[in-house]
Amino acid sequence: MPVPILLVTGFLGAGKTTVVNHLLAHAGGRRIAAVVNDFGAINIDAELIAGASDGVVSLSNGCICCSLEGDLLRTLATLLRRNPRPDYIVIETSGVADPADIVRNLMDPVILREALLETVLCVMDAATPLAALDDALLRAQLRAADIVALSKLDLADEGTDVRMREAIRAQRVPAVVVDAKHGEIPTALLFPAGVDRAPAPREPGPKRPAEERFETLSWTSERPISLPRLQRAIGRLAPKLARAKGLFETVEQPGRLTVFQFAGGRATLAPGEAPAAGVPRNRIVFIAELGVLSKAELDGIMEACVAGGEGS
Ligand SMILES: Nc1nc2c(ncn2[C@@H]2O[C@H](COP(=O)(O)OP(=O)(O)OP(=O)(O)O)[C@@H](O)[C@H]2O)c(=O)[nH]1
Repeated sequence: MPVPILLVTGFLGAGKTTVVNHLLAHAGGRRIAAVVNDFGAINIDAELIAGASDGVVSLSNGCICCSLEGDLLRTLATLLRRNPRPDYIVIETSGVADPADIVRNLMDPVILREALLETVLCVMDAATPLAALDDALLRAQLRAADIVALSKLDLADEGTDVRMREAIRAQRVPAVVVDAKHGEIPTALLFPAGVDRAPAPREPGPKRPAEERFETLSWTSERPISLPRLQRAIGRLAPKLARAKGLFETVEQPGRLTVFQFAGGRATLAPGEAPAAGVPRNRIVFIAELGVLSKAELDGIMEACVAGGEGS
């Protein structure tokens, strides 16, 4: 029997990793292998997958849909050679990926014999401005989906759910739309095939030029960050950012990492693990539309956040 693949797509910061984490936490004894892909040199997502171990394989340095076709296929082949073989494979794409390109990659004859795309899930921030649904990338992600999961409904105004469902329907998206507060989607919905049924192969769709709209800037440092200064820095950077995430140590809480997230215009901090050896203590990835934020400007603003930095 081919191993069913779940492809998780959705715009930058929509809540894809949160869905994958929920799925892995509720695996119920199934062996689920996760392949996560970040758009950037530092693969933060692999670290944000709770209890990431040998079950999570990360692809960094680009977006699966364009530059890493070979890498994705090699990674899948390695996963499929594992003994015991995974029961399911989840591929989390980067937020700038067009899923049609990945669907086409998965039609590789060698992979097809052993693994088949079962479900394409598009995670969508419920508070996404309705006008953004006209964006070509977002539309491609929605159109490829079998299931659209509305995230962050807990943060949305009353009526958002209904408005968003109507807007998605107006785009003639054939998918089922479900709520996914904090990544909660029933596993049975994502992997509906019984053991006696192989998922059907699907149409790969037309080839599109790779998206070249966003760029990733990384910032690393060894000195702890001051929280009030970080707040000021994020205030200055926010208008230019599509997404940011990272791990760092603060002056206020030495010896522990803090997980930083900036998505949908909202910044959050959460406690993380102890710092790992061999990697910089502070690692933040910033994603912006091409040409909007320079590395020099970013470095200037971020260096002012570390103890002993400018403005201390
Ligand atoms: N309140 C709330 N926050 C959520 C929900 N889903 C995700 N988030 C938060 O949104 C932020 C981004 O979530 P991720 O799961 O990392 O998003 P992502 O789509 O994987 O991000 P990229 O891979 O960078 O594109 C994090 O701070 C999450 O905790 C939700 O349902 N409710």
